[in-house]
Amino acid sequence: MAEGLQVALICWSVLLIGVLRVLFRLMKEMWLKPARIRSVLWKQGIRGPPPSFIAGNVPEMQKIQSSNQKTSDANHVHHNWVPSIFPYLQRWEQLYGPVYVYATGSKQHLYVSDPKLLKELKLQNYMDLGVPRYLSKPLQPLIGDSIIRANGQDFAYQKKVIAPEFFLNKVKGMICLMEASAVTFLKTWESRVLESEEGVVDIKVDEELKTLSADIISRACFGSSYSQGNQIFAKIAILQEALSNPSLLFGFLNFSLFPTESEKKIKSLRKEVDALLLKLVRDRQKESQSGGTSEKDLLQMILQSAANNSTDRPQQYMLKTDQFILDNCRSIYFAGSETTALTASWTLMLLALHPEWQERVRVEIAEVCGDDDDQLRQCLKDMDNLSKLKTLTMVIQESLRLYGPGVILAREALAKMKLGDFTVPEGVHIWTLIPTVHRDPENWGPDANEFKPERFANGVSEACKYPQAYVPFGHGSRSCIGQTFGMVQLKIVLPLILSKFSFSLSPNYQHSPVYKMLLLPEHGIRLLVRRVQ
Ligand code: HEM
Repeated sequence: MAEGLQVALICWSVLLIGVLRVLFRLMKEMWLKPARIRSVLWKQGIRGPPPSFIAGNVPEMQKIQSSNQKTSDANHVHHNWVPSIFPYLQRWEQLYGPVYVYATGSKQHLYVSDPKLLKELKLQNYMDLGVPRYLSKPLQPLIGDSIIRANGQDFAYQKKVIAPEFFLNKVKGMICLMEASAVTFLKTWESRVLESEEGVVDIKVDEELKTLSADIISRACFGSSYSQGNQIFAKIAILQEALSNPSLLFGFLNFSLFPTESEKKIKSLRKEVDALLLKLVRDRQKESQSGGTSEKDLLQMILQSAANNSTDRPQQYMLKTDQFILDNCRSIYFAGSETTALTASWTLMLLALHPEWQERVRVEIAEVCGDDDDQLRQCLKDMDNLSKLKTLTMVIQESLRLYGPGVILAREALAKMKLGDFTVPEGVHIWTLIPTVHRDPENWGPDANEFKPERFANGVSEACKYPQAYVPFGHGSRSCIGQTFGMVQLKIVLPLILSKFSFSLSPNYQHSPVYKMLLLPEHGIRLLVRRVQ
C-alpha cells in the first residue's frame, strides 16, 4: 500500500515538473523574452505602442485597419494610397518617429524608415541579417527551401549558384526570346483593335501582361520546352493566389488541428507542379547524358551550376539536388513573373494619365530606333540602344517609386547586431514599408506624391537627398537578383507596346491598389487601347 502511494507520488511529481517546465517555457517565450527585447530597445530610446499580454499590438492593428475607410474616387487617381494598406504602420510612425517597436503576439518588430539606418541595414552581413523565418514558413509550398527562404551559409551557397545566371552577360543572351515573345503577344492586341468598331478596345492590361511575363520567364527557364513550362507556371500561379494572405505578414494565422480545404488544395497543387517540373528536369538530364542538348536556358544553367558547385554545398542539399532545382524553379517564377508584369502595367496606367509623357517616350523610341517595325525589333536587341532610352528609364524609375510591386522589406536579426548606434537583439524582425520611404517629403520634396519622372533626369543620386532610400529592388545582400532581367524585359516590352498603341484610362478603371504579397490593382488596370496614328 505504502509502495503504491510512493509510486503515485513520484508519478504526480514528474507530471507536475513536466507541467511547470512547459508553463515556464511558455512564460519565457510569450513574456520574458519579448519583455527583455523590448527593454533593450526601450533603454536605447526606441518607443512604440504598448503591447497587450499574449496578443501584442494585434488588437490595435485590427481596430485601426477596420476603422480605416477606403476612399476610392473613380474620377480621381491619387498616388498616396499608402495609408489604405498598412494604416497602423503609418499612424505609429507619426506618433513615434521613423524607428519604433511593436509586437504581434510574442514577435517583436522594429520598424525602420530613417534613411541613415536604411544605409546601415544595407551594409549588414547575411550571417547577421536574414529573412524572417516565421514569414517564409507558410510560403514553403511555393518557395520550398529556395534562395528566397534560405539564411546564413545556405543562402550564400544558393546565391553563388543562382545569381550569376541573372548577371548582365547572361541576360543579354535572353533579349531575343523576350522580344520574340512580346511580338507574338502584341499581334493579339493588334487584331482586337483592328476588329473593334471604333478602333479602340478596353483591356485589363495587368491580366494580359501577366501572361506575357509568364511566357518570357518560361522561355528563359525552359528554352524549347517552354510550352510545358507555361502549363507548370499556370499551376504555380494558382498556388501563389491560394497562399496570398496578407495576415501572413504578422504571423497571426488561424490555427486548426486538421488540414483545412485550402491547405489540402495547396498540398495537391504543389505535388502536381513538382511532378511536372521533375519530368522536365529528368528529360533534360537524359538529353545531357546522351550529349544531345545545346540548350542554354536557366534550367540547364542551374543544373550545371548545381553540379559544378557540389563541393561546397551545405549538407542538407547533398542528397537533394532535385529539390534544390524544383524549389528554385518555383521561386524564380514567383519572384520574377508577376513583379515585372505589374511594373509594366502600373507604368502604362501612369502613362495613360499623363499623355504628354507617353508622347515623349514614343518620340524617344522613334529617335533611337526609327519608325519602322523591323528596324525597331532589331534595334531593341542591342543593349547599347536600350541604355539610350533615357526618358523611358526615368518613367520606369518613377513608376517603381510610386507603384513598385514589392511593398515590404522584411529582415530578422539572426544574431545580436549593431544598427548605427543601436544594438538590436537576436530574433527582432526589422520592417521597412517601401512606399512610405518612397514618399518621404524630406527626401523627395513637397511633390513626393506626384508623378514627375523628370526628378530622375540625372539618375537616382540626384533625384533625392538620400538615394539609399530608393529601394524598389530591396537592398543589401538580399536585394533582388533579377533586377537586370526585369529592367531589360521592361525596356523591350514597353517600347514595342508604346510604338504601336496609345493608352488612356478606361471609364471602367477604379483606382484601388491593394497588398497581396505584391502591390496589385484590386479591380485590374483597365485601359482604352488604340493603334498609334
Ligand atoms: C521589376 C521587376 C522586379 C521588382 C520590382 C523586384 C523587386 C524585388 C524586391 C523588392 C525584392 C526583395 C529584396 C529585399 O528584401 O531586399 C526582390 C527579391 C527577389 N527577386 Fe525580384 N523584383 C523584380 C524582378 C525579378 C525577376 C525578373 C526575378 C528573377 C527572374 C527576381 C528574383 C528575385 C529573387 C530570387 C529575390 C529574393 C532574393 C533574396 O532573398 O536574396 N525578381 N525582388
